[in-house]
Amino acid sequence: MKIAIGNDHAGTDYKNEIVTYLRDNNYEVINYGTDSSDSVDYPDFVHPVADDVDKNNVTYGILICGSGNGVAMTANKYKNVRAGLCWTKELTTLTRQHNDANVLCIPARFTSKHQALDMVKEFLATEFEGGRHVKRVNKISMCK
Ligand SMILES: O=C(CO)[C@H](O)[C@H](O)[C@H](O)COP(=O)(O)O
Repeated sequence: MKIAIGNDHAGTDYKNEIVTYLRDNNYEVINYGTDSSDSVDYPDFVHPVADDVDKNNVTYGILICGSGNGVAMTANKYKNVRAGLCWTKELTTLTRQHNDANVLCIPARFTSKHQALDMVKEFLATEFEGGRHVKRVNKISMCK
């Protein structure tokens, strides 16, 4: 499975740990950076990830910033992106089961690295439930 990942300066440490886990477990990872702790603008690192998800070049995206909101807002501008902001394992389960999220947004300043890694594992292991959620998910992109 191919996964695109991007982050700002607040998420670099978390990203490194997540990328190591993913590569050790045979996921193909496209790392769009940043790989530094120097201050950057998160949209510059979100757009390539969201574009890959939008165009189905990858199965999932993972985005990390301080609060998770900036990356989620940016990614959700793309028609085929459903980016879920999660800070617990249960929220991660639900955003896959109910929202069929294809991007996981992690707030590095509000979760531990351990928690972040647990959320990544949960995101990748959880299937969309379908059923009553299908028509709701289809309505998400019906904006004027
Ligand atoms: O954009 C954000 C809020 O959604 C992210 O949390 C950023 O990481 C944060 O704004 C960066 O803040 P900093 O004070 O420039 O480090």
